[in-house]
Amino acid sequence: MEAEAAVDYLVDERSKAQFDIDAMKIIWAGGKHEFEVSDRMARLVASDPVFRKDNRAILDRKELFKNTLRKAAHAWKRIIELRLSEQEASKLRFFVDEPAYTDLHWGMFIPVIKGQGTEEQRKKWLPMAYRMQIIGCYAQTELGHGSNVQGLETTATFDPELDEFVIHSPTLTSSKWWPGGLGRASTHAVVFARLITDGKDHGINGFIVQLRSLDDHLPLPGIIIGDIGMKFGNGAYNTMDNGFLRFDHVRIPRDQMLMRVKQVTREGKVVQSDVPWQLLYGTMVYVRQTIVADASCALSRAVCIATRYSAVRRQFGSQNGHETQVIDYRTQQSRLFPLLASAYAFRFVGEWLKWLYMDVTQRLQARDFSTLPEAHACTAGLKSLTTSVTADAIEECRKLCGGHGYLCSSGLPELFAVYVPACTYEGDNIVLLLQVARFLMKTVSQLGSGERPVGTTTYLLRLEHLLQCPCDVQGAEDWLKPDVVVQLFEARSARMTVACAKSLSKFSKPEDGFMDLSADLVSVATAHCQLIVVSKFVEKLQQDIPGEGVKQQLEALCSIYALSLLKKHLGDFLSTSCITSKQASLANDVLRSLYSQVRPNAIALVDAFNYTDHFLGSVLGRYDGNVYPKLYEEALKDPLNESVVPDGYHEYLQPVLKQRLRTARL
Ligand SMILES: CCCCCCCC(=O)SCCNC(=O)CCNC(=O)[C@H](O)C(C)(C)COP(=O)(O)OP(=O)(O)OC[C@H]1O[C@@H](n2cnc3c(N)ncnc32)[C@H](O)[C@@H]1OP(=O)(O)O
Ligand SMILES: Cc1cc2nc3c(=O)[nH]c(=O)nc-3n(C[C@H](O)[C@H](O)[C@H](O)COP(=O)(O)OP(=O)(O)OC[C@H]3O[C@@H](n4cnc5c(N)ncnc54)[C@H](O)[C@@H]3O)c2cc1C
Repeated sequence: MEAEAAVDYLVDERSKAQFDIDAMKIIWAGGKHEFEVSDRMARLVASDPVFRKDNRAILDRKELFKNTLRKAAHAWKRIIELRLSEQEASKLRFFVDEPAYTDLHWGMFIPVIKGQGTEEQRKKWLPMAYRMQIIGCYAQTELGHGSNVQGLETTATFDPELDEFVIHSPTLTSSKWWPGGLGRASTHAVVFARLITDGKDHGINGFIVQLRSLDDHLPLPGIIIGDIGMKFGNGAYNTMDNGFLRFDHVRIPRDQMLMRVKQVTREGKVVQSDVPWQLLYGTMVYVRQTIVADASCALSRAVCIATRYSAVRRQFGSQNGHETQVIDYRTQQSRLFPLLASAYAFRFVGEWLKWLYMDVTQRLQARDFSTLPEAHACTAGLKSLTTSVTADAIEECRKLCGGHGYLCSSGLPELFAVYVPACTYEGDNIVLLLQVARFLMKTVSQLGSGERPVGTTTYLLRLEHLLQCPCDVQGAEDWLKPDVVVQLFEARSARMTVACAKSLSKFSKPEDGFMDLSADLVSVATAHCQLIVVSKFVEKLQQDIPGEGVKQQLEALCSIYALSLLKKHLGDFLSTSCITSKQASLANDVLRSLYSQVRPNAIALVDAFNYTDHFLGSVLGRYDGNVYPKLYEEALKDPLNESVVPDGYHEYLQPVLKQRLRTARL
């Protein structure tokens, strides 16, 4: 984005670009306005010393957390002073780039009240939350149950005499465990608990519970609360106060039960409203959609670092009197460019998913609940697919950077440590893929019954055709035809779905079949989700794409995305007879030529992400490519280098060395 040093070691690379990079930046950002906001907020954060983040790995937990509180408070101050819009504020927090209690406050606490509260409850709680007069978190997971939400044990028992609920943790395993922001910062939580009235269990519901005093932040009576301890990696996610929470008969007024889905009357009668009960899971649909958008950010960040460094780094061989840039090795390209293509693919599928979420929200408001199951399947499946790929990709980028990738100053270890829990939180990725498989099995079983598949499953209407259609590839160039590729992914997914449905039908109890075939069901769900990503990329390219050469670059990336998936999952495509081995070999030839096409554009394609050096936080990914002197500078900043002779020398090194001397003399 901006050159910090006078020399730009990547200037030659940039001059090779065959497309309009400014136009690509706008495509990546999702529009001119989005680009302008994002660019302005990134610069604002980068230029503010309070948002410094290069010392996170060496701070102890208490300092780290206090520093996070300081940054969050400073961010809030800037938001107020500059009168930032919601969009600007959220971008500012994004570029601060530090997991904090505010993520849960804005990302889950507010959305759950919006989605599951009544109009009255929204009017009462949201203004306080928007002004941050209260700080909230989302307390669902317990020590004993996370995935199995229906298995939660915390109870909310209605007391008709006092018109209150009594929130209680009856067992050790019912302790809330994991909620972000709970450990130290939150004053309130939406707590998911079993609704009990008149001795009867009515299942799970959300309740707004105050946890700490608004005067001195002390826990309220009956609340036992704290942080669950250090997590993976130094710095990293340890800026977040994931917490534990137990209730000892804590009383809340009846109107603090979120009552959009179920209501409890003054007499203690439970009334189910006419919205589907699954809306209780609605906040998770919302958050999963945002996680897909975040995946493209984390992936593009890692890819940006690995691509720039691969152009700077030279090993072996000779290129105009220099050693070869490692980016010119085919092996490096075949590992890196599919990840670059995935970053763009996830960006576009994320955009589409945001649209789908908005569409389902509008329909729900109009009391049309028909697309909710599809929205659940798409958000669950794409959350799973994109986070798993991104987590693996960050580690691959570390390896692509060789030894230096393992240094904290590469930015990759911390990015990995912060990112990997995305495969678990907001739904374990395997559990979520099983939800997609369940949806697909249901869709196929209903095909003859007049229920028409909708949205992303519409292709199943052409089942007869897809089960026997040959792949239309005669020559290598056919692999560049989007309709050929999309039909191939549809055929693979349809054939795997039908095969699994047939195997399931052999079980007398469907639950037994689901247990026994669960690994196959996960593969089916993955195939379906990959089809969605490929087809949304293709659809994006059918839109008007302004800017010289931009469309051609995106077409090349789209083909790389699809064909590298084909290569990776060749077993699926061959075993379902979707392609022949000759066609597979042609696809491989095409991939090689696509890598050559992308090579001169690689640096410009990562520049289009428009990341500041502050946001990247990586010596290897610096915009100017001035890697080696900066690696030294970073090394010299390490506390171990503060003195020439290390602390501990006199106590522990010298005696050992002297003893060795005596032994040698003996
Ligand atoms: C700000 C960003 C930071 C993020 C920090 C992370 C925060 C968190 O982690 S918060 C905690 C997140 N927790 C989870 O995601 C838990 C994952 N588990 C679940 O979602 C569920 O319990 C689940 C789906 C696995 C099982 O649900 P359960 O009701 O037991 O069973 P199941 O029978 O499969 O589902 C019942 C019905 O609900 C539907 N359903 C399930 N989930 C949803 C949903 N989210 N939306 C709509 N429908 C849904 C199913 O499709 C099924 O429908 P049908 O009966 O018509 O087929
Ligand atoms: C960093 C982080 C932040 C979090 N923040 C929050 C928060 O703010 N609020 C909150 O409420 N929660 C939060 N969580 C909790 C998180 O949502 C849960 O950890 C997550 O939903 C997974 O549930 P679990 O831990 O019970 O995993 P488990 O379900 O115990 O998973 C363990 C293993 O069992 C497998 N498994 C489980 N069920 C099945 C099945 N049916 N079929 C096949 N395999 C299965 C899984 O694939 C996994 O391999 C957070 C977690 C983390 C790591």
